[in-house]
Amino acid sequence: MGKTLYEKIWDRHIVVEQEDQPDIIYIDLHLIHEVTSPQAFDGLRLANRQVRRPDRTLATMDHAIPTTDRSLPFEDEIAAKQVEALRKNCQVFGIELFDLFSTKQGIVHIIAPELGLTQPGQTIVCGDSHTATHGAFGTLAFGIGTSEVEHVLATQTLKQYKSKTMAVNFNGELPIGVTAKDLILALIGQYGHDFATGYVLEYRGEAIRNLTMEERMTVCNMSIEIGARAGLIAPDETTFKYLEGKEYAPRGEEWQEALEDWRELKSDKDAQFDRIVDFDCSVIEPQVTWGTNPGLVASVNAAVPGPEEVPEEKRRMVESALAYMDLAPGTAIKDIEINTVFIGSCTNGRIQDLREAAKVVNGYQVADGVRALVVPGSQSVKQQAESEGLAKIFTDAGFEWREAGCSMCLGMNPDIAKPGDRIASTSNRNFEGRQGRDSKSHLVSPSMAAAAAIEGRFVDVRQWPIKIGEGV
Ligand SMILES: CC(C)[C@H](C(=O)O)[C@@H](O)C(=O)O
Ligand code: SF4
Repeated sequence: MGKTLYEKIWDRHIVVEQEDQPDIIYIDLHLIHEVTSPQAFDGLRLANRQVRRPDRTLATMDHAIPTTDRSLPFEDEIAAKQVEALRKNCQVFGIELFDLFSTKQGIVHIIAPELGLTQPGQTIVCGDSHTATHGAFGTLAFGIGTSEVEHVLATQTLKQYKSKTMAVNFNGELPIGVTAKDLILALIGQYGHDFATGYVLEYRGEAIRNLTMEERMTVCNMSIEIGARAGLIAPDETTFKYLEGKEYAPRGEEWQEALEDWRELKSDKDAQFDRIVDFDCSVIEPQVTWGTNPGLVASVNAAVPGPEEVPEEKRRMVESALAYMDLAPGTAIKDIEINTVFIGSCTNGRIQDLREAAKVVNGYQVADGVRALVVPGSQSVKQQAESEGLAKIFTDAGFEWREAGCSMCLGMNPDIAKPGDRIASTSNRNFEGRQGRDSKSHLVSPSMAAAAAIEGRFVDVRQWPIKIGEGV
């Protein structure tokens, strides 16, 4: 019987296979950041162990750091300690760190792909749930807990049970003006935020093949928001073109060998998935979440549902989401006014995201009373956006333009939303208090967030007075 892509990668990495016990798999790349690593290093020290493969471990700072002037001392003591600990640990254990002033610093899931560190067929782990982002390259990538971080640091392996597999076929073409973010939100909306619990997903179909690498990363990034362990997309010419020439990608003869190998990385025709889901992309409209998990989402042209419109078992969840979000059933999404806009995060903080947002913003002004932030996902995205003139488009319109980091994606650094703020956000989580205590998050695509900044409320970006597809 044929194998799925997941099974192929798994089999290549088995170190020890055992009946009724987790397998031990080899980890090709271990990414670390300041929040989930300090205790793991403490554990190593206590056990008097070294890092097994410092050359396959890479560190950056992203979650707790400010995105404004970094030459100042941090106001937040915990953040200052986390950053100091990471610096010290990397020095002591010989791990490369992209520190605050490095040109390679950025959100962990943005920098590894853009440097060419993320490659097809690898296993990648990080003490961070959005590690699934790297699955866009046909890489088995998933988040691990701090004790597992310690295990990987010490052994470069991980104990894991094999997951079930699910193929998600995105059939048909995405309509013009509808983005990868809308595609994944629509899927979560239809099936619910926990429907893929215990599965590794493989996204397939025409709509996926047509996506750029950056868009594929947006899709895979949100796999965890459906409950999946990981999300994969088989590598193809788009993947290879993206990787060719990247700093850490193979070169010359090694590149040719890698290509030959990577072309094998696809599910066999007769591979068996535990579940198959078919999703029609041609009917998706721009999406806006209205609730407190990413599955509580609607088309921008729809209205917020009432508890009686959803199945019995979801009623309580919808009632409590509406109460927290301070929304009445039947409110048109387009009537929801926002006072904050956040464009960034590992979901939508890449250069293509900023280009798309800038296309909408160009020549307009942020609405009165709206605070709008653009936070590039990495220093390299920041530099590229500045050289293309995107930063100027944003600042001319009244956006704040920041240094790279997780920023307002989560309330763990100074870019925290105020109680009562209502945010159009390009990030991936809208849980209660996620972006700041009592703040209300609406997840959208970068172009939808940009249009909301200008209008002060949600609009269908397809009716925006620019022609989608025109250059900036
Ligand atoms: C802080 C970190 C552990 C966390 C995660 O695991 O995802 C964060 O990145 C998030 O997005 O909530
Ligand atoms: S940008 Fe947000 S989702 Fe991504 S790693 Fe940072 S906090 Fe987590």
